Amino acid sequence: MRIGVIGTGAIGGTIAALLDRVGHLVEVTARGAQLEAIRADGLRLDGGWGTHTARVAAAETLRTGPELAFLCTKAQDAAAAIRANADLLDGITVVVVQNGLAGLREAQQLLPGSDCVGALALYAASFLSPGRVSVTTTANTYLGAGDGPPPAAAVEAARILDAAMPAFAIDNFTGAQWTKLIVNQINALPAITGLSAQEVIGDRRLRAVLTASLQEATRIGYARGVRYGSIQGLDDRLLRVVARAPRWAAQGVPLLMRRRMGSTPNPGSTLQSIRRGQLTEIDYLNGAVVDEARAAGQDAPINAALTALVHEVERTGAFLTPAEVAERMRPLIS
Ligand SMILES: NC(=O)C1=CN([C@@H]2O[C@H](COP(=O)(O)OP(=O)(O)OC[C@H]3O[C@@H](n4cnc5c(N)ncnc54)[C@H](OP(=O)(O)O)[C@@H]3O)[C@@H](O)[C@H]2O)C=CC1
Ligand SMILES: CC(C)(CO)C(=O)C(=O)O
Repeated sequence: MRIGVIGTGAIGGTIAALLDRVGHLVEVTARGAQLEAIRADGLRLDGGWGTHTARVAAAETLRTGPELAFLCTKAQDAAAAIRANADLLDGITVVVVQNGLAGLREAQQLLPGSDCVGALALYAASFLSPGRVSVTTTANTYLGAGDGPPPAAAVEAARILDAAMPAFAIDNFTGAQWTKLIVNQINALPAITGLSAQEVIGDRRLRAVLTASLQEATRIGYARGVRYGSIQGLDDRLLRVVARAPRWAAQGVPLLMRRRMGSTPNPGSTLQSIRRGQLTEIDYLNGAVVDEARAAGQDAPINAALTALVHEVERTGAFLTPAEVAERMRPLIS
């Protein structure tokens, strides 16, 4: 099958390489040094799903009409990437692989003639250097749309992807997006401190901040009437308990997340942007919680403070120590 992958970073690179490995005709979009490296040496994948070098066609935009496409940019770049490829995306299934709440909705608005479905990647991948991507944790991908059963396009896209990596179509995709937003509470603190997700969770002070922000985000979801989807060992019933639990009990969630991540250091996708000197996706992660809180007539001060700290590091390039983070967050963490 002819498959296009737009945005060949950590996630797009993993998807493109694995779809190539199972025999699809994969075409990717990339830019600058990444484009040069893929053209010269192929797309090189290693880590949890093995090693593979994919010799794929690469250009700044798609050149041939794919039958299926994956959009794998960060949230803030998605609209520009869709517009640049809109002609060739019209009429086909476009799988939007993105964290946050906005990606699928935005793609549906920009591509009214396409079947847009969402995908939640629960595995973790790192962009190592131009042309090189590594899978640090293996896990499922979940596809769907809306709060009912998955549309036929999601079922078919999951079937195709599942031959390359574990993928499933799910009910209540909107609820699962919210559960993933709770999991992505882990992204901010690595971006603020430069530490891996595992190191953040291992630090008692940072784990307290993470637990408090995660509980705040969970409560905002309930204030918005969310029915959380069941992924990563988290579901609506458990999160209802977590939202109101004392912090010492709720910290079981970050500890569970660390166990699932395994021991290969995971910087998270937000710290990876910082390390490359790029703007982060934080307005679509903790920032989305702040927006949802506002829509519910509430505040989310912990998520707002973490969003501001990530923007501070984007501006200054200087990471904070765990002690500095604890001090800055102390007024909000009772
Ligand atoms: N990495 C991970 O472990 C996980 C990531 N995710 C989510 O997956 C999504 C992708 O993340 P990730 O792969 O880490 O991000 P990366 O930053 O590694 O990759 C994004 C890619 O998109 C490219 N891009 C940016 N703007 C455009 C554009 N206008 N047109 C075409 N390509 C563009 C970037 O190129 P350039 O560098 O040239 O700007 C980059 O190669 C995010 O929503 C993230 O939250 C979800 C689960 C795990
Ligand atoms: C869950 C996590 C942290 C896995 O890497 C992720 O989704 C991300 O990096 O954006």
